[in-house]
Amino acid sequence: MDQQTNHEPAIEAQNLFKQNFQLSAAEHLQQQNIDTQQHVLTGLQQMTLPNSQQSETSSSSAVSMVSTPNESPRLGSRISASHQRLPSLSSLAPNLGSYNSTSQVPQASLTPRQYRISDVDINQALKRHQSETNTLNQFRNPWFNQKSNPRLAPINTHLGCDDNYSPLLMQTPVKGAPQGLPTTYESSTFQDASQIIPPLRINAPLPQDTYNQNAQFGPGEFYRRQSVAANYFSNHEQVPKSALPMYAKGFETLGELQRPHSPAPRFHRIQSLSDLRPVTNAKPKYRRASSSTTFVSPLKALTTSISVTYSMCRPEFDYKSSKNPRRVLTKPSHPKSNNGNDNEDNDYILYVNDILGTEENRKYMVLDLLGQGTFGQVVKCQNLKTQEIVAVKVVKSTPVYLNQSLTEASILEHLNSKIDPHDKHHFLRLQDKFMHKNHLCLVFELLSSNLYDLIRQNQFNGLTIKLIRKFSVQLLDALAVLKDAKLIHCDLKPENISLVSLDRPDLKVIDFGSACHERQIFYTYIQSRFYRSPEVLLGLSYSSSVDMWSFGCIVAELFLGLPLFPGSSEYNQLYRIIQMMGMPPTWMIDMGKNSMNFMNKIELPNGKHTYQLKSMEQYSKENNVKETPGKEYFKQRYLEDIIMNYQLPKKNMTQQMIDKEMMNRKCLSHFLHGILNLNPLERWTPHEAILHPFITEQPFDGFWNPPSKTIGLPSGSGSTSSLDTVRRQRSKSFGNI
Ligand SMILES: Nc1ncnc2c1ncn2[C@@H]1O[C@H](COP(=O)(O)OP(=O)(O)OP(=O)(O)O)[C@@H](O)[C@H]1O
Repeated sequence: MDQQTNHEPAIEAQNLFKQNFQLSAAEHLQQQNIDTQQHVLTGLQQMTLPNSQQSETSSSSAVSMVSTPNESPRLGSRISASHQRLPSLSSLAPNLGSYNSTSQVPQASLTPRQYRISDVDINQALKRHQSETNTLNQFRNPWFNQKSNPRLAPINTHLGCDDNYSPLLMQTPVKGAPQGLPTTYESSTFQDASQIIPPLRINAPLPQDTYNQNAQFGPGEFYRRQSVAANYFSNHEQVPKSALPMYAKGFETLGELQRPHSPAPRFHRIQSLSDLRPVTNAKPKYRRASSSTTFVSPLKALTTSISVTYSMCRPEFDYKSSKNPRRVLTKPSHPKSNNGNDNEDNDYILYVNDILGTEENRKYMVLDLLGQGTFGQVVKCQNLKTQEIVAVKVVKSTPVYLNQSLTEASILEHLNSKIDPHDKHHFLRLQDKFMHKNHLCLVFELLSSNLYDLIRQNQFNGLTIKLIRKFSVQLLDALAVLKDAKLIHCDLKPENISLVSLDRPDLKVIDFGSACHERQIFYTYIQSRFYRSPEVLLGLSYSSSVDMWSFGCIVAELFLGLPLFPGSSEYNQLYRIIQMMGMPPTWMIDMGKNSMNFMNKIELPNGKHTYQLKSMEQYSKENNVKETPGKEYFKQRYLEDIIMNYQLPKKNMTQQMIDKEMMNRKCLSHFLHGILNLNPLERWTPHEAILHPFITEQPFDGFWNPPSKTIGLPSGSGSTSSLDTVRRQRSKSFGNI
């Protein structure tokens, strides 16, 4: 017998399980002493297995889907049957935590029914098996589809995008697109692509390579199984008796477990009024009371109520969450300073369930880490008095970060109370601030994913133009309010723009840690590199127009899924900008403090002068660095060409749809050229940009100028529609490098 010779507990467990379901009815009736508890355990184990292991039991999956109205459709009859003998569960208690290895049982004498496999046996065997076959790492949730995913579905369905195609999943992956490209401040190491496990796309083929090729059900089967389960789950209370599954003659009286092969449920004609009445069990069958005498389902008894179940089985079992090991959230977690509270980076070492704050109304229990930045860590917390869930930024303990974060707090307080008291202009709300063990803690409203997370979830494919428009309107509104208040954010990037929740496309601007007033500019080195404006790179004084530059880069990134100017150094950043957008005006280079680091001055015969970007070799030699051109992510050189040639959002688009898409792209390109103007004095302001046809959705014929500006270009250039020509002229000198 296979099972007798096979010493692998996992396989043996599966065979045992399979065999028991394949026994004849008569045999089943004789086998009353089958330990059904093993089936519960095996069933639960199977549910957590990758498909490769599940396929072994697929023949019995029909059984599992047929359940009595009061049972979970997923666990189905295996669980129901087990509870006919629930008293035997108490015998499980002494075994909990013990390990009965196969070596402890004389192998020769084993038969599938004599061999008792403890839960630990199975777990360990599975772990071993998984690590051997290395399938666990590749495992992707087969139940995932975009519509049912609570994190993504709302964006798809409610973010107000075209119903025909999902905004998040609109593009097929860019060939050779980098996975996990960093967009953070001065980060030079790219993320490990293998760490990104993108969500499955609804219409994408299932990754067959991660599933057992011998499985008896194909990809469609997953969805069929899922929808059956889902429908059943929502309707099961009202299923008329006659609609319950029919069994082959002779098997009607058998228990659920003992039915050899349960056929799929069939529909039945309503024969009497009683068929229409809801069927409810006053005292549900197969359920057991918890210690509080309420009924719990078997599923709950073995999952959320597992500690109650254990204590019922074994009264001396006493679970206390305080005995749980504390999960550390901060890395590195080795204490270095501040009486052992801080690590080497001056970050407070945070643990789950830590309490931040000491005052009665200001106690926050740490739940999870939301993000980590230059200034400190942002953690999800619960206010112990109000139970409200909030985000708390725990700032590093050094005075530099403390002072800068106090500025962040005062700017946010000003914005929240004076500028935007009714919370209409998309700024993060600051609720409270306090000190905890030398760390400033800023309590914010809790937001959801940031835009970088969103792009990453979309496998670095662009979002739809409709969604980009919705985001742009809100950002321009926030930037217009900031400009009127003479405030500069100074660090606008996808990471610093967060969705309020995943069910609607509402945004908030966060992280005012670098923000300043236009009249109090302290720093010349601002903005994250990819989003850094030409005036800051060249070392000119700046104004709120630097935020508009970052905004332009963000909009382009939302469309392309990749940063427009992913510079690997300051030089490379300028190189990329000039290569795509042309040379900055001479006056900017004349005035920039850093200009001569990057440019060569060329005297012209007419007494005037011009500039040329230094070659990589010259710059490397002069600065003792090794500059490289960096990876090119787009085939085309110019922005307009990149946008117009970017992959279409969806396959099989009609010519009419393609024409519309191309018109929208022309409009987007025109919009971006006005915002990504190298000259900050000509760059469109938020008030101007918000009137552009890309935002207003008015018909766009290729020509548009902001009403407040006669023209957003050097005199004589005509209209903004000729931006491309001007840009090409400007970049002539760049071509020589
Ligand atoms: N209110 C919030 N709700 C949810 N998540 C948040 C909130 N505030 C911040 N985060 C998350 O924490 C991350 C870091 O926050 P923040 O940018 O404020 O920190 P920082 O130290 O100033 O970072 P940076 O390095 O960009 O300056 C954000 O990218 C965001 O994902």
